[in-house]
Amino acid sequence: MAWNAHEAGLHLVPGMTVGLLGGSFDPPHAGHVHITREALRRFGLDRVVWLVSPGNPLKAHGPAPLAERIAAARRIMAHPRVIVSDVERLLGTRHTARTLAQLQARFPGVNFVWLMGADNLAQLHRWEDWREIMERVPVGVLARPGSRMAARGSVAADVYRHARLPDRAAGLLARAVPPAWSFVNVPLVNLSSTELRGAAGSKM
Ligand SMILES: Nc1ncnc2c1ncn2[C@@H]1O[C@H](COP(=O)(O)OP(=O)(O)OP(=O)(O)O)[C@@H](O)[C@H]1O
Ligand SMILES: O=C(O)c1ccc[n+]([C@@H]2O[C@H](COP(=O)([O-])O)[C@@H](O)[C@H]2O)c1
Repeated sequence: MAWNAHEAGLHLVPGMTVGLLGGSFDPPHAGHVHITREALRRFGLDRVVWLVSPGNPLKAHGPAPLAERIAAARRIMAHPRVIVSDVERLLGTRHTARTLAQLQARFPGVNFVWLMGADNLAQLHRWEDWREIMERVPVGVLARPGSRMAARGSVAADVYRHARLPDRAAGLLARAVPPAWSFVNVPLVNLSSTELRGAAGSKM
């Protein structure tokens, strides 16, 4: 499908290190902002792109309309090195492996890193072509309250234990040859979209 990188807000040039934080952002919250700032610093990234998903393929209930989530994301995450993008809508992709394949083909020479909270590492082996994701790009995992043990004991952590960089080498992740991943122990922020949706619902 033809698509326009400019329309997607993706002003990326070869040599850049670019973190991709995929999410439903339903709604976006301070936890997302926090891990984005930590990822920029700890993984030495030039940019982070928030990939606001048209809909998580594993979640039964569709999220709020994409335009609403994008607008809310732009309000909460105003930072010169962060791009909020609906590129998955333009690409027609929901599966991360497919999104990565298309972005890598469109932006040769850009060093992409997939970013996620520890809860997502625990689930990663359920994603479509999850090993392809690990083989395509380095993966940066950020601590999340209550998910440390599940992430440590996950299938992905076990299968790729040989590819884990120590915490102190996290700054090298973006230029590492995949498979490579790093778990960083950032300060914890106990917020989730589920909780915020519940709080909003109970006020009505
Ligand atoms: N408080 C947090 N600490 C660390 N990582 C987080 C936090 N909140 C979200 N993330 C990570 O951000 C990414 C996008 O998260 P998502 O949009 O699903 O928000 P969420 O709060 O996990 O939503 P939900 O409660 O609906 O599952 C995921 O990789 C998730 O692990
Ligand atoms: O590719 C998959 O099979 C897959 C399965 C579950 C989640 N994901 C991606 O993981 C990211 C986090 O999703 P979420 O809903 O937990 O915010 C988002 O980019 C999803 O598209 C991807």
